[in-house]
Amino acid sequence: MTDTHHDGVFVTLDGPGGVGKSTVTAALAEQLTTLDRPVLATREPTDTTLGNLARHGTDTYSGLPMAHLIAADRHLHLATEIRPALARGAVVICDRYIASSLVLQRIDGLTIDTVWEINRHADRPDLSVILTAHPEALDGRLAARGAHSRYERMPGSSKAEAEFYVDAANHLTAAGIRTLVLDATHATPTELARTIAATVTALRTGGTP
Ligand SMILES: Nc1ncnc2c1ncn2[C@@H]1O[C@H](COP(=O)(O)OP(=O)(O)OP(=O)(O)O)[C@@H](O)[C@H]1O
Ligand SMILES: Cc1cn([C@H]2C[C@H](O)[C@@H](COP(=O)(O)O)O2)c(=O)[nH]c1=O
Repeated sequence: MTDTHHDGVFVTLDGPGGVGKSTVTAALAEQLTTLDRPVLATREPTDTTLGNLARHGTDTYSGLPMAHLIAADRHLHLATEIRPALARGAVVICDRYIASSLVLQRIDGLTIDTVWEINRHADRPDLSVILTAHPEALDGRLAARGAHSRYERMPGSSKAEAEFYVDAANHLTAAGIRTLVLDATHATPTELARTIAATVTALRTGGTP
């Protein structure tokens, strides 16, 4: 992945389907409004024609075509939203980023190395947060809310995703990306957001998170 220099903080949130990424993203954005800088909460796939093709196309696309579709949307996202916001000094919170690709495209049969290579020109986040939870808790949340995609409808998806996220977190750490793994089985979204906000604040002030 590509190193960038900017005045903002680029935070990404990933984790298995239904773990609470969108809920925690919203809670984190709310908590960070006390900072003296803009906050952009955004998500992948993006809400664009290209992003919607990926988001709503999981029954049509898989494997390499899906991996490249997601990466194309990621580059569009970086160019049009993320980099301009970081250049303005914003905290950018992105609901799903590279870790989701390392897990979901791997479920489609690609290797971590192939997915990493496809994303080599994407920007490195300053902090990659991986939310995790017991598979039974994930199944319960998905059943209550409803599945969003082919990945979430797959039998055993919660356990498979949770296991692959362990590998993804290790891969990101080995690549030198600051990675924070948080257990969302019992913690509330507000508590999780508070932990992430403290890490973001420490990053900004140059402290040790
Ligand atoms: N920490 C939590 N504890 C209990 N329930 C939660 C928690 N976080 C989120 N939920 C609930 O779990 C469900 C899934 O949450 P959410 O949609 O935020 O997950 P997600 O990870 O963004 O899902 P997806 O991967 O499908 O995009 C929602 O009904 C939400 O209210
Ligand atoms: C970022 C990213 C996304 N996807 C796919 C997986 C899902 O079908 C959608 C995301 O929808 P959700 O409501 O957030 O679950 O996009 C993917 O396959 N790989 C990725 O890297």
